[in-house]
Formats: sequence, C-alpha cells, structure tokens
Amino acid sequence: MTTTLENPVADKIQAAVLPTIVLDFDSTFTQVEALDILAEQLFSSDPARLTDITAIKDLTDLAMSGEISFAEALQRRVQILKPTKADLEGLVETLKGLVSASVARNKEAFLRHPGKFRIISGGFHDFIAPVVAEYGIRPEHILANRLVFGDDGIAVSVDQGNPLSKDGGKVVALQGWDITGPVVMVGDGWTDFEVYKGGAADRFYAFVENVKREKVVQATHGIEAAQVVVSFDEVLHNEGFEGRYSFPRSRLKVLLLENVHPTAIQAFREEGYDVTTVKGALDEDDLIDAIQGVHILGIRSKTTVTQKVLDAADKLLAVGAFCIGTNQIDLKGCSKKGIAVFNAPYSNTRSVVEMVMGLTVILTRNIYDKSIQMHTGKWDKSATGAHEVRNKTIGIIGYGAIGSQLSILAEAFGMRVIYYDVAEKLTLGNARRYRSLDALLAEVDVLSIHVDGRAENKNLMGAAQFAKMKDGALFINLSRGHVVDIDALAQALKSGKIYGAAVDVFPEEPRTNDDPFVSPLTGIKNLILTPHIGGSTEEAQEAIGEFASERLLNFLNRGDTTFSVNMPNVQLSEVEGRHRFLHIHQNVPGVMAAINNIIAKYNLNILAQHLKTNESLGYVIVDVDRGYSKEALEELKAVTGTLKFRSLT
Ligand SMILES: NC(=O)c1ccc[n+]([C@@H]2O[C@H](COP(=O)([O-])OP(=O)(O)OC[C@H]3O[C@@H](n4cnc5c(N)ncnc54)[C@H](O)[C@@H]3O)[C@@H](O)[C@H]2O)c1
Ligand SMILES: O=C(O)CC[C@@H](O)C(=O)O
Repeated sequence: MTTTLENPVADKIQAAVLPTIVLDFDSTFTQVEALDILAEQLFSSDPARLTDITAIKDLTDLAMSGEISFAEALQRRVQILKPTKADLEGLVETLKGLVSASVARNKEAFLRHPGKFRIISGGFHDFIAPVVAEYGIRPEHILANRLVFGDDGIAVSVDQGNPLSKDGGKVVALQGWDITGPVVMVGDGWTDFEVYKGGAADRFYAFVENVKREKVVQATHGIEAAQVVVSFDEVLHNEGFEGRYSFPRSRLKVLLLENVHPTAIQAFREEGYDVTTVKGALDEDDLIDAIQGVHILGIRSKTTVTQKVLDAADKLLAVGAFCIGTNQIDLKGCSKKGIAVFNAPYSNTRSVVEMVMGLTVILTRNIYDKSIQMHTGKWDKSATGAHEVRNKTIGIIGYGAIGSQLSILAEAFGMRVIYYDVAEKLTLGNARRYRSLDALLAEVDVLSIHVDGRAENKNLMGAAQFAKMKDGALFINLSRGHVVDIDALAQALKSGKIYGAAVDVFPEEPRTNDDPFVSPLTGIKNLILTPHIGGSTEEAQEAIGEFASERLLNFLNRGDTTFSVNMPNVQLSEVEGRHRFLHIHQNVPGVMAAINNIIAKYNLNILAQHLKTNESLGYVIVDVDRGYSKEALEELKAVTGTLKFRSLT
C-alpha cells in the first residue's frame, strides 16, 4: 500500500502563472490585532485605564465581524489610544514576535517570490511596514491607513483621504492597485471577505489559524472560489507556490490519546498539523473508528494497537509511544505496513529510579504501615522491624536504562548491588553481575524488577521464584504487570515469606481514572500499591512530550527515523532547496535496483541517497534537485514491495 499525498487543486493551477497573494495584517499575517496589543502596552499598568483595553478590543471585534462600521471603529480606537511614534516602535518589536506560525515557517516562500505577496489592511502603515519588511514585502506593496500626528507628536486621527479609512475601503483600494494576473485575498475578517465579494479578488481564503469569525466562515459556504484554511501552508499549496511543504501540514491528522503532555500538543500545532486529543485510552473498537484518516497516533501504556486497529488505519505513517514501553503496540504488524514506531526510552528513567529508592527506604523502615496506623489513631513508636538500607543487598532483574541507573543510586545509599540480565551489560560502580537468577534471588534483601515487557517475561516471578528468596525479603515491581504472577505474590506476602512489597504495574489496569481497580493484591498488609505512576512526574511527562513529538516531527518533516524501534534508523538533515523521496519497502531483493532504474529513466539528478535495512524493512531516501515529473513519482510508488512512499519539498 502506498500513502498518496496528492493535491488536485494545485495541479489545476499553472505554476507559471502564480497569482498575487494579498494578505490582511491583523490576525492573519500576525496572530493578533495590533491595536489591541497597543492598548495593552499603553494602559495595562494604569488601573484607571484598564477599561480602555476592553473598549478597544470590543471595537475591534465588532468591526472585524461586521457588526459596526469599520470606519467608525477605527476612528474611535485612535481617539482612545492616542499613540506617539515611540509607542509604535515598541508595538513593532512586539508584533515581530507574533507573526502567525504558518506565515513564519513559510518565510522562505515569501523571500523567494518578491512582489507576489502584498498586504492590505485597515491598520496602519506606520507599524505594518517594519514588520512585513523582514518577509521581503516592500512599502509600495502595502496598502494601509496612515496616522495623523499633532504638533505634540501624538496621533489624533486617521488620514481621511485614504480609502482604507472608509467602509468598503479595501475593495476600492485593491481595485486601484497595479496587479496583473489573478488576485487571491487571505484574511480573517469581514472586510477581507468583502474584497472577494466586491470583485477585487479572484479567490478568497478565510484564515482561521488565529481566530475563527463565524460570519466570515459561513459566508464562504457554497462559493467555489472561497475556502476556509487553518494555515498559510494550504494557501501556498493550493495556489501552486512551492512552500516548504509538499503537502499542507494542516491536512495531516495527529491523534494524541491518554493525556499526553501539552508540550507535544503545542509542538505539533506550531508546526501546522491538525491535532486532536483524547484524555483517556480508547478500547479497540473506539480506536478502530478514531484511527481512520489519522496520520500520526500518540499513545501511552493503556492503548493497545492491535492488528485490527492497524487494518483500519488507512493513512497511518507513525505511532508514538509517549512512554518507554512499546509492548502495547503490535510492532510486527506496524512493520508489515511500513508504519514507523517511536518511543521515549530515557525521559522517565530517573523518575522511576527515584521512586524505587523511596519505596526501598519506606519498606525497609516499615513506614507505610506505621502511617496507616497513625491514620486510625494508633501511635506505635518502636524500632522493631525497621532497618537502614545501608549494607543491605538489592538485586536488580533487568539492568537496562532503569536498572543501571538504580544501581548507581542504590550504591550511593550504601547498598550492595547485584543484578541479573539476559543480555551483556556494562556493570556500573561496584555492582556485580549474577549469571544465575536463582543465585541472585537467594541473596537479596530487596528485589527490584526492571525487565522490558516482552511476552516471554510473563510470570518471570512466580511461586517457585518467591520460594527461592530469603525469608522476610522485600519485593518491588515497577516494570510491567504480566511479569509477576500476582496470586503468587499475594500468597508470599500473606505467608510472611515476603515481608513487604511495592507494586506499580498490574496485568489488568483500569483504562481511565474513572474505571475501578480490582486486584487480588488489595487489602494486604505492608504492600504499597500505586496506579502505574513510576514515570508520572511533571518533569518526566514534559520531557517525554518534547522527546517523542520531536522524533515524530523529524520523521514527518524530513523522514528521520532516529530512535525508531522498528524502522532502520537513518538520521537526516532538513529538506532545504531539494526534493526528498522516502520509500519504505519490504526487505526483498530488487527494490533498490528498481528505484534507481526509475531515477535514471527520468534523468533525476541525485543529490544524496541512503539505503538502510533491517530484518523486515528497507528504507530508501533519495534527495533530488528540483526538476521531476509526476510520472516519476507514480512509478516510484508502484515499485513491487513498496509499503509507503512520500515526497517532501
Ligand atoms: N512504572 C512505570 O511507570 C514505568 C516507567 C518507565 C518504564 N517502565 C518499565 O520499566 C521496564 C524497564 O525499562 P528500561 O527503560 O530500563 O528498559 P530497557 O529495555 O532499557 O531494559 C530492560 C532490560 O531488561 C533485560 N531483560 C529482559 N528480559 C529479561 C529477563 N527475563 N531477565 C533478565 N533481564 C531481562 C534486557 O536485556 C534489558 O537490559 C520496562 O518494562 C518499562 O516498560 C515502567
Ligand atoms: O505513562 C505511561 O502510561 C507508561 C509509563 C511507563 O510504563 C513507560 O513505559 O514509560
């Protein structure tokens, strides 16, 4: 199956006759209404004038949505604001930092096509010109009002001779401009729609990236030449401009489940992707419904990505596990479909380790049960059964990222560290590796499990293993629930074989905070139960949000697969001034030769080429210079064994 990212609208438009794009300034070129920002700047530190900030905003809104006359609103706002030239300089600096995200990321397109982008605004040339100059828009390509200053340097009114100071002014002003060829108007406000309605523009885009004005959006309905767009990427794409992106990001859907951290949501939105979030996990049926049309799925540990879900995933390019574990994802199924899987292997490691150390001390001192007794009014000041952790032996099963970090912290607490791992590991500090699990079990005062969630680890700790431990040892599991036979653990605790335990992960876990927790472990003495929160610190969640979204964005934006858990890892630079083909295929003979034949047939000039394979997948990345035909793309997609094909610009 191939992923087809087509653009029929752009195909219809001759690239040679690029239209002139006329942008509104307030809430379109910039994220904000400049006069609202000016009001905040001038009045927010003066309690007596705070109401003027609201008054300015109200006037702006009423005019933008077409409720009152634009001319009246403009004049009244200037009368309230009375700015000086110095005030406007401050405003310019603020506005430069508030350029709309999709405009800012397409700066290259502005600079590459001087004269093709113009500004029309009911705002003021005085502050618009220096902001848009950075995008190569010259003063003569800005139509805007001018402030009239009094002798004291304070603006008192609007230049009345300028048509833009009047109602319907944009239509008149634009019609009088020296534009040849089609004109495309992009704006959020009613006056922008009027430009199209009044016949001064051939096409209209209602721009809703910053603010959605219902009256304007409604007005576009049923008009073939008018469209609502959530980002400037779409405008560039539809109008045949070579923006940074071969496919508008706003049409790529990102579905983030299980309350992933807002940093991730923001990262995708800032890059222009269409993000939907869901608080909890989804069960299989709900996920099957939700996954259709989704390009990127973000989950944590509670969502299971099964083969059935993958079968329903018609557009899925990648799955991000916003956690360490990936055992909830059918990795083989993903590979078979060329879907890349990423996780955040180190972002919550420290949080888990700190929690294990804390639990070790709490259990060794018997603090947990003492606290419970206190809550029932019982004061038991006694040292019996309470110990230091110093000189005790901690046994770690699974000496990976978490196990080895724990080794360092435990040693810093004065503990003796021994570990068991099925793989060769670098032993840290004075830790000792045991090659026999049974030998380790027999020696530990505290046992902590940190193996990964592979299926073979089911019931790694069962009745036989608990029986091999010293009487009165402590047990901790913050890895995966199925690794421990919990009936056997319950029995070992009840019999006193295991003196105390802390369990954070369970074979069956509630999907959301509203679902009940049911387990044979509830009600047992000296057993600390926690709701799978080993990695749940604000620090870890933020770090995971940043790390996982960065991996997914690098994959989307440039094809980079660094840290992917199932794809061959290829580190790639940004796509600058070139086209990049990304070809994911079954690892079968002949694919590379077929790709190269097509490249030779179409005489494409290769700037860089990479091929990396793993057991099941091959990943070819080809960078070519700008000239290539659609037929070449079609043939590349049709190569036998192709799973996914994308092109980036
Ligand atoms: N409770 C939480 O909130 C939480 C947070 C993060 C991670 N985790 C879980 O913690 C576990 C460890 O995470 P990590 O980042 O250290 O993983 P890791 O992959 O870095 O380390 C796992 C180690 O276990 C070893 N191993 C696997 N099976 C084994 C076995 N049967 N016997 C001995 N060694 C075995 C591996 O060789 C590897 O060295 C994972 O299951 C992860 O999902 C839980
Ligand atoms: O936050 C989660 O849902 C899972 C945390 C942890 O088990 C992990 O695998 O990182």
